[in-house]
Amino acid sequence: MSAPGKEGSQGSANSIGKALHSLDLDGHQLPPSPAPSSPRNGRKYALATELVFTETGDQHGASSVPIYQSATFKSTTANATSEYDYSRSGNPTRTHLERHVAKIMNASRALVTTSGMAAMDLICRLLRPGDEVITGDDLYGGTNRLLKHLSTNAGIVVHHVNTTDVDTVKRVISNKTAMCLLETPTNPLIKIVDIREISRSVKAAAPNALIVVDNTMLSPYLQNPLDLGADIVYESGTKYLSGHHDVMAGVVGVNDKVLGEKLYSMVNSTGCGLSPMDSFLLIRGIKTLAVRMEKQQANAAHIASFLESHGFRVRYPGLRSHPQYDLHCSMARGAGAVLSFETGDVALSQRIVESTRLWGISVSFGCVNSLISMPCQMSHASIDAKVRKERGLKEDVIRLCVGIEDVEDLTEDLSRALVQAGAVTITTDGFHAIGGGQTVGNGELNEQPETSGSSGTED
Ligand SMILES: Cc1ncc(COP(=O)(O)O)c(C=O)c1O
Ligand SMILES: N[C@@H](CCSC[C@H](N)C(=O)O)C(=O)O
Repeated sequence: MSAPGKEGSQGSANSIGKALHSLDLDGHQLPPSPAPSSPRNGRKYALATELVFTETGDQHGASSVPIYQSATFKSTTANATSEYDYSRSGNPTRTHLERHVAKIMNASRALVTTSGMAAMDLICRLLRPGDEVITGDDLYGGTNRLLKHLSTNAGIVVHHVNTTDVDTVKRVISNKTAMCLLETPTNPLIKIVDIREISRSVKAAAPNALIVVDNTMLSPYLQNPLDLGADIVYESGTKYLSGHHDVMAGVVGVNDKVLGEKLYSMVNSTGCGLSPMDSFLLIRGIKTLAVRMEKQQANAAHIASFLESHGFRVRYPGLRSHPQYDLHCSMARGAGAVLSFETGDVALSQRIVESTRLWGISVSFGCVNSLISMPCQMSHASIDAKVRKERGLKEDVIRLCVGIEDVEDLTEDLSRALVQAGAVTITTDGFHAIGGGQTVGNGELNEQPETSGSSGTED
């Protein structure tokens, strides 16, 4: 996996060919933004630079984007022609964030909303009764809940299928397919979905269908779904983009002008645009995305290897044992910082979770602090237990969301919790997982849920 934005860095200027390639001869088609994407020589900045570089254009030269804490804006004329009139329709702090986010998502337009779910709701408002949605069988619980609501109340048919298998997806495409909603890696089973191949297949059979990707698990620092064939990318800004669990936000990015207008119209109609204060917090969070993600990812890789080497069944796309390691590397620039593992026993998993000290028992991820959770009892509790079982989401799964702490401290805290919970047998050589961790090989990581291949349940 290469470092993000490497193409435009000084290392690539060794040959004339490479240098020419890195010149944005077209004068970059990126949106007008307070944060120019190219230095004066036309070479593109690397993503780590883009994240932190913003020009406020402020009349007083404020280094930080001002918070326009105003609901209304005065006009000098009676025919409302100014850019801003009312903050539901638009606000300068939000606009600055939207232009900045568009740039880092490789989108021509971005919209920012009050939460990740508000972003998904916005996107789903493009659907009409009778439309069909194809989506995964391992999805964030809230995503599942909103889709369930749409299928129960809005006449939308939702097919939950194993999206790691393109042929399975192909089998449910019809002329009613209006949307294909993908997560990769999936939350919490860390399955990888081939965005390129699914986009191609769906577009070939249903040209008007929209490919929508929830990029929350990686952030734009590690993956850009719009470059892989998606029409819409969205994510929970509550996670990596903000990074400190002090703000709720959602972001949506598109490259199609008409689609952008339709989505904006819904932001204005429903009032789900992000507030000025929260926009400011998200701008601030985004500045440190690269350093946070690099550190969190390095820590996660260490923890994943640690658990695997002690006999646990670990799901993390940075491990060579992940069945879709190569596919993940072909789409993303890193494995992120969320992993899950199993113990084979729910009570044992509970004891592990409750024995940690540094790892906070909490939903969510992407925060600078490390978190531990049991998805079936927390983030995915809203999915019916029977449906979870059908989809292969085991009750004992533990999810780790790795933060920026010292990795030795994190490892020591986890080791102590494993020992205290009775999850390992201790020998003179060290310790090894007992129960499910010991008996299940990694070859089974990609095992299919009970409903795999069918059009699945609609819960
Ligand atoms: C993958 C994924 N998508 C979307 C969301 C929704 O984001 P938010 O909580 O900001 O509404 C979450 C978590 O909440 C998530 O884990
Ligand atoms: N009570 C909340 C739980 C939010 S889970 C947040 C996050 N996406 C995660 O995966 O941990 C709800 O019901 O939505």
